[in-house]
Amino acid sequence: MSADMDFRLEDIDDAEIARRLSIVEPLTDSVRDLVDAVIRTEVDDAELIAARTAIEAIVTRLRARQKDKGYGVAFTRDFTGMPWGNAATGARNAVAPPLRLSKVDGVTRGDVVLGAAYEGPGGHVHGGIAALLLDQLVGETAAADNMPSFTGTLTVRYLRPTPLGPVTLTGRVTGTEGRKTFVHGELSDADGVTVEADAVMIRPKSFPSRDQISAAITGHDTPTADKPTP
Ligand SMILES: CCCCCCCCCCCCCCCC(=O)SCCNC(=O)CCNC(=O)[C@H](O)C(C)(C)COP(=O)(O)OP(=O)(O)OC[C@H]1O[C@@H](n2cnc3c(N)ncnc32)[C@H](O)[C@@H]1OP(=O)(O)O
Repeated sequence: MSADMDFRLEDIDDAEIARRLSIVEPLTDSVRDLVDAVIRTEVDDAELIAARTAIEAIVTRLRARQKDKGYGVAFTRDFTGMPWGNAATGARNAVAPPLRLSKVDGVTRGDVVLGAAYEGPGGHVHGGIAALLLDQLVGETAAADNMPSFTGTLTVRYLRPTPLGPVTLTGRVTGTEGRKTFVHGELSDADGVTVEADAVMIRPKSFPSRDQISAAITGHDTPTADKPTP
């Protein structure tokens, strides 16, 4: 990796994380609802123009204070990550469906409903969205001890069109070789697998260690992705 990773400390506890999520998740849900409503509404032009004016006023209010770039990944002192801008899972990102994954007995699994915002072929899931969700799946499947691997190669096979609606993702590690982890992932509807993926996930040789990230976010060092991992 050549670019610096955007790590920062949020010196808060689990109760404060829960409090913040209780504010931002409903906001993000409302924005998702807005996106869906804009796609599917059949109101007349005057209503569409009035809606735009109202939305622009909200955007102006939110832009009163903004971060310079993306949300980045914040950590607590005990290394709880808050990747709230993540495109697939982010609690603050209305683009994210959002996908919520958990690992049980070596299998990563998540259920998500893909609505009108994720359409490609009429009534069906966009291939890029399937790849996005599978990329996140293989990333979380390969991640160990909260330290990520990066996707080196993601090979996606579209077996049949995925209808919009509920889908399930499952992933498992199929092997490891040095810094490489091989992962197989599947996206399924009620009738079975629609898209499958195989990934080569790589723990970069230059990624900072967990100790280096901890030191960086607590102000004892400068975070950089260019430091060799011990
Ligand atoms: C701290 C924060 C915690 C956060 C919370 C944790 C929760 C965790 C959830 C995260 C979930 C994220 C899920 C999204 C996952 C993405 O989307 S990641 C973003 C997309 N991917 C990228 O941007 C990667 C860009 N590429 C790179 O950074 C670098 O090229 C790579 C892939 C890290 C490799 O760099 P490198 O370490 O310098 O690799 P290098 O030493 O040349 O090669 C090592 C080995 O890998 C092989 N290799 C190299 N490149 C490739 C490749 N592209 N394909 C296949 N094999 C390759 C080499 O042949 C070599 O193999 P061996 O000779 O050892 O057999």
